[in-house]
Amino acid sequence: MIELEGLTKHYGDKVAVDDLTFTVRPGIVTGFLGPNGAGKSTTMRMMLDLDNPTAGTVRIDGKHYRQLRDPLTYIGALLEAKSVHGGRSAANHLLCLAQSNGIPRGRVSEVLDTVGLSAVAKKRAKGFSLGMSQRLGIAAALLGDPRVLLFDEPVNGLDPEGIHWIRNLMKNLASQGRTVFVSSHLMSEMALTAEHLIVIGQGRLMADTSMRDFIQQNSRSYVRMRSPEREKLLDLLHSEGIDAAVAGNGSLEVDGVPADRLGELAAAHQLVLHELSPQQASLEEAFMQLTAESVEYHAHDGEPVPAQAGAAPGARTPEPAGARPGEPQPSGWGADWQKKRS
Ligand SMILES: Nc1ncnc2c1ncn2[C@@H]1O[C@H](COP(=O)(O)OP(=O)(O)OP(=O)(O)O)[C@@H](O)[C@H]1O
Repeated sequence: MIELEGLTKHYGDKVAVDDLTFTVRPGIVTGFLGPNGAGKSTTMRMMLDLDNPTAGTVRIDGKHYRQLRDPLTYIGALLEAKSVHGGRSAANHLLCLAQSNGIPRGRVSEVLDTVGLSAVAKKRAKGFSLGMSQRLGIAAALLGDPRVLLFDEPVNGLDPEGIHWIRNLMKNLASQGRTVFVSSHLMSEMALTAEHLIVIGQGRLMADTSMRDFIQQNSRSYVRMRSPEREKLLDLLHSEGIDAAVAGNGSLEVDGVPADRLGELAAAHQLVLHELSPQQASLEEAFMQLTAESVEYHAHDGEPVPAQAGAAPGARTPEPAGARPGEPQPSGWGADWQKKRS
């Protein structure tokens, strides 16, 4: 497992990671979520001893990273897919990693096969597409057959078949009893892959909970009812002490009453229903609800603002409303975004 205790990282005045304490357990996929700049990559880098914590500790299966002999056999990671030495072939890149970690060379062809890169094993990595580089990074993570795996945005650049493949791979690795910790901004994908979630905002822990509880606790679930006899249905619900809200599209939304009971009630009064459907918010909605206050960078909805007619290329865009005089403002489309001052 991975255990964090009071993990903190400052970059000058910036607190990137703020007193994080949590445990990532084996046997399930744990998702790591947070808005841009929340501190996910910094946390993962500290797990791998690529960055020194300002305070706090990380333990991998009870040990500090520096105490691990042949670390790739304990923890494998995909952080930046393009961080490979471009002049080396895929096989050579993996062979160098294997040799420096006491891993038998036969393992190289095994992992290349697992990630589907056997045919390009001798090709230089600098010619690889982003998707191929992701696969090579995943091969490196698997090389030492580690008990703990970290994946930072693993589906970046993968096509639908590749996304499906990595989802199953992560689930299989977890079902073998390994610890799998994965960050992604693709909420729909995370909802299909992770059973447990760690959510951070501005470096602080916001949730450490099961996927199911996270969605339930941070979103509203209700039953949607549509009927050609809406007024009669509304009267019936009110007579039963059930509150129903009329939505913009004319349907009724009922909180806190199971769909079965609503259906039976309508049937007992011979009211026709065209829809009776429980609505559960998505992970994306729950995530946005929880983290709304901790999002650092907001874009405005709507169309991009075109350059002002007659403005010279590179001319400053007008300062956005609320800007402080004299402060540098973002350029280009930057007039349409601003850093939230919370
Ligand atoms: N080397 C660094 N020097 C200074 N500040 C840094 C450094 N690395 C990260 N930061 C800052 O720390 C904060 C956390 O960054 P980090 O990359 O960990 O966030 P993240 O959650 O991974 O973001 P994203 O989802 O956008 O990848 C950000 O404000 C970032 O600007």
